[in-house]
Amino acid sequence: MNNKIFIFDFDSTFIQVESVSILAEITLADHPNKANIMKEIDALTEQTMAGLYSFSEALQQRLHLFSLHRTHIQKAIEILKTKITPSIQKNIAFFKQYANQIYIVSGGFYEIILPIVKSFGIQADHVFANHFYYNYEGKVVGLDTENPLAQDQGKIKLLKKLNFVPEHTTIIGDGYNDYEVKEAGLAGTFYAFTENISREAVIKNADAIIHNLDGLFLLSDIAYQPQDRNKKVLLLENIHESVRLFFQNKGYEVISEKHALPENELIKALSDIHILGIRSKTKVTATVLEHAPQLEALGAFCIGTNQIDLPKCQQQGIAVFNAPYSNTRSVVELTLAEMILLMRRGVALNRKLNQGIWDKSAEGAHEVRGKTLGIIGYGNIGSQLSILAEAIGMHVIFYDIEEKLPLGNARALSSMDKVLSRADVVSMHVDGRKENRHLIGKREFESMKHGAIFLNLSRDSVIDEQALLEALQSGHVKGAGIDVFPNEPHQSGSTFHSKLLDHDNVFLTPHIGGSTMEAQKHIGDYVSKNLHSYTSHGTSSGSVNFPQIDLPAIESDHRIIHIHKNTPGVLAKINGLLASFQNNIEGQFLKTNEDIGYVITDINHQVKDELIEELKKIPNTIKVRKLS
Ligand SMILES: NC(=O)c1ccc[n+]([C@@H]2O[C@H](COP(=O)([O-])OP(=O)(O)OC[C@H]3O[C@@H](n4cnc5c(N)ncnc54)[C@H](O)[C@@H]3O)[C@@H](O)[C@H]2O)c1
Ligand SMILES: O=C(O)[C@H](O)COP(=O)(O)O
Repeated sequence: MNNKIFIFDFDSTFIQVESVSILAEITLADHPNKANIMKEIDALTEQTMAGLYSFSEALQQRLHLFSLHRTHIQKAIEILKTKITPSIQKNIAFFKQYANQIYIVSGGFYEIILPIVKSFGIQADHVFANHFYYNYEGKVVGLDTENPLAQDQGKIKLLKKLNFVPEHTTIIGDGYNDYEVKEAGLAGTFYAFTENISREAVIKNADAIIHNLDGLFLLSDIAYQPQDRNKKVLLLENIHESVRLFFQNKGYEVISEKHALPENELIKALSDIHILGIRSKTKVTATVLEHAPQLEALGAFCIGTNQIDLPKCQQQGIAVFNAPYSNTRSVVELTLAEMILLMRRGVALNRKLNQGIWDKSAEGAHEVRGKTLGIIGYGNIGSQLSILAEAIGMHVIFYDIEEKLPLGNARALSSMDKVLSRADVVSMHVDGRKENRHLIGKREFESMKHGAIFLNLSRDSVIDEQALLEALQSGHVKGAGIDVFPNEPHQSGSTFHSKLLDHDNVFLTPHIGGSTMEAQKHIGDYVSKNLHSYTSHGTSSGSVNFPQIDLPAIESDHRIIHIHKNTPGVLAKINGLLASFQNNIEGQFLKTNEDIGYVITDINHQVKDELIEELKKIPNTIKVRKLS
């Protein structure tokens, strides 16, 4: 590898898109003919990249189709930084490790490319691309046409000047002009890079097709170990498909199951897992955690985390993430639907009609408008329900154990009993803390108004089901909507038993308050991003049990994560060790909570395994990881 040269194309290879299209998108934002101009630009790009049209002509023609200013270029850079090709983004460490042997050669624009590739360790003198000319107002008035890259066969002309040894030179790109370098004898190998686009004329001439950067690592003799390649993710309970794709794109190995696993199976499955994704049915007990030696992070792809032994996770240095708001709206919509349906005796009438009985009557049916909704637990769901219930004409009263700002015209009452005794509809939205078990029992049902409607969409055993059954049978509670049960099956399709089955005016749903396509996609995006940021950069924001540190992706440094019991003196010991290994600290972040300390240290050297081993020996250390 020492004498090898790797030449990367930029547009549609290093980044996922063509920068000229992004520039055009920005400048033409309000142009009435935007769609047609964009089509013209894309067609010119396509013809050129397939080797069917003159590169220099196409470049000039595309730039004439929109009017460019320096400020547009800045905007484009910001956008393009978010569009780096996934396998390239994931392997930033490769670019840093081999920065001296990597060149970017592009028919694109130097001012755009350099700020993007710089954070990959690629220096200015390894970037070759076109340069704009500006007028005094910062408007682009042309290109340096003397630059070979503005000309036809530009890459060939440039490579001749660079004079690399062809047998040691590999060119990686998506366009015909990349292949031409090999055809001209200036590179020994051409790999067609198809992660973003695949062109027939290009792939048929390639030495090999590489679908992502892993292909390059497999085909070349490179002593580089992709960072996430060995990391394994286990996703349970039918987590949204986008999560599997997200992790696969980032290079993790992903196993997914549609259902939850019982303890013994979970223990077996976790032996080599680094990230576990669950929903409400998987019980992550202390025993399970003791059998998960590799586990770094746990994602609850839902709101509640009471199915997880959080203190034990902390003791083991496992960061837990959830999605605190992503399904809130879905739960609120179902709650509203249930209360309206129950106020109209919807369950009973629906059952009758299904039996062929037409029972059209207003008897016992009411509007929700003007009625009083009592919310117990005015958190994210309770408060959003409050807003929407008022919007349909209800009066809202609520009780929360914490001081909460009443939204709209809602009124906070000083006790749960006061809410229960005044509400026409009682809706439970408390969290799943242990103390809330059987929060609503016989006494509480009896203190409700005669004929009240009762709803529970909050976790687990908040209600005593037997007491609810009796309250329904006596008619004291007129109707109930229940979405959550103390013993829920682990798998869809399982049989289900409850005291509440088969009751007129009880609307039962299988814990689907948050189960909408919208919510599951939002949850998937949110939690997987946080899990990946934690495992790859150490960022702990969004974690429910770790001190929160929000950091950018690792740039030029080598990063070490140290998790320890929160006792004095650990940081001093870490730094003493780093000094004894001749490592200079380039950045250090420490946050603690009551139980643990979380330190992230960027150092100026490749992290040695011996250093990691020594760090692990510091008293009170829970976990140490190196990130680069
Ligand atoms: N059915 C579903 O599919 C579904 C979906 C999402 C969330 N949930 C559940 O809904 C519940 C609420 O979720 P959230 O996002 O609003 O949570 P949250 O943490 O934002 O709100 C919970 C609120 O309840 C309050 N609270 C706790 N115990 C209380 C008590 N005994 N009396 C009064 N107030 C109390 C807390 O102070 C907090 O304000 C959770 O149990 C969650 O797991 C269910
Ligand atoms: O906490 C939650 O978000 C709910 O209990 C929903 O859980 P689920 O993801 O298993 O539907």
